[in-house]
Amino acid sequence: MDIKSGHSSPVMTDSPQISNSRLTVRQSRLPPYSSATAVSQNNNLLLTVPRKKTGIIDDVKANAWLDAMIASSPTPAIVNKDNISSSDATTDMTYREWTVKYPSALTTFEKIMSVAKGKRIALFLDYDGTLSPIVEEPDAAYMSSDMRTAVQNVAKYFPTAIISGRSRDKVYEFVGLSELYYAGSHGMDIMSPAGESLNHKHLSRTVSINEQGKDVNLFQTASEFLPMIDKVLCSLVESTKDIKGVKVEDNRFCISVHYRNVEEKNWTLVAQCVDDVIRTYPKLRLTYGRKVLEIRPVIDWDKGKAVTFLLESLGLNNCEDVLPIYVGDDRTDEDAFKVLRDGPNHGYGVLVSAMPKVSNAFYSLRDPSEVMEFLKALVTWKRSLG
Ligand SMILES: O=P(O)(O)OC[C@H]1O[C@H](O[C@H]2O[C@H](CO)[C@@H](O)[C@H](O)[C@H]2O)[C@H](O)[C@@H](O)[C@@H]1O
Repeated sequence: MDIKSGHSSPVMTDSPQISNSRLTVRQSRLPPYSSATAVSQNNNLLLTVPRKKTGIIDDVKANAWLDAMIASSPTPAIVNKDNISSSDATTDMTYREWTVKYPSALTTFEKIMSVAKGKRIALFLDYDGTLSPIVEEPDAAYMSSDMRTAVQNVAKYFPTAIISGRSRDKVYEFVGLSELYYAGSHGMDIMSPAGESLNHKHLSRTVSINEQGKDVNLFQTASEFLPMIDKVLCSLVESTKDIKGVKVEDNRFCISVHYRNVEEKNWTLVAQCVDDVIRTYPKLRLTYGRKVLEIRPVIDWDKGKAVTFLLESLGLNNCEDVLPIYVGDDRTDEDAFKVLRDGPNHGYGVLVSAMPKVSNAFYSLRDPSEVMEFLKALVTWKRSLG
């Protein structure tokens, strides 16, 4: 995250966008990578990214870089509403002021439902920080069984997709509901539920077998990058192996380099290692989220594109009687919020955040427990319609 005017500013903007290893800090609003730099080269998806000759540390002023890394995950005292500290009153007031612009999807539920009346809701859910709380160890980001039940119930009434930066397999393992649509690797790896065929006029599908031995459709927009990603993964594991606390996560078409458990004094070292590895890969770019650097193919594809793709494939795009709702907490979810705010498929982005942030979302929820309340409220509302 990038703090707009220093650490004291209560309202945060999105993280600086890092394009490949030649990093540029952009202070403008998100999301910079789906901009006019897109060119049609490969599958109409390849992006060109402006190049500079130097690396991360050269391009990004050390302070801005560290500020951004620090701000990418706020301290528990700020985010945990149960952990009251001396600045809580101010924090709380700031949060309440912020919700004037991004009202709670719970307190305004009736209003949202008055728009939804007579429409078909399509639901898109991010995973980390939305369905599961943010935890120190990425492999332990389990969702509660209550949350699983809430997702399962909501999916009985509305087409529901999980859209995650994780690998599709990993997020499926966490969620474990075969009736959902899954989009892993920031939407680059989409799977239909068993027995439901997805069709898209531009993207070809492959048929695969899921864990229950049933046919599922896959749409993978970045398959050609797999050998490269595998190579980079090995190099990153090797180059960061001596930095205590680093975790390199294989997200199939993307790679996450976590620095949550790295001493802050070593964060620039992590950045330098990543830069050193990917500087020779012009077809990869770097973004970052909550104490994580994310390496991904330079293609014009993101969570927003995945939402559009799913709506199109489900025959729900450009329909007056469809209301897409996307719930997410991180900067990569902003692409989806923007699509629903500005695109032809008008809908609502709901930002999950316990602190004020600049967002393309319409509504807010404080944390995963409020997300669960929201999902339950959707079910109750739908059942009340008879
Ligand atoms: O799109 P998402 O489903 O939100 O995935 C984004 C990243 O989430 C995970 O990392 C984040 O959550 C971890 C567990 O709570 C936390 O330890 C980490 O610091 C966060 O960045 C996941 O591990 C990443 O690969 C995803 O890219």
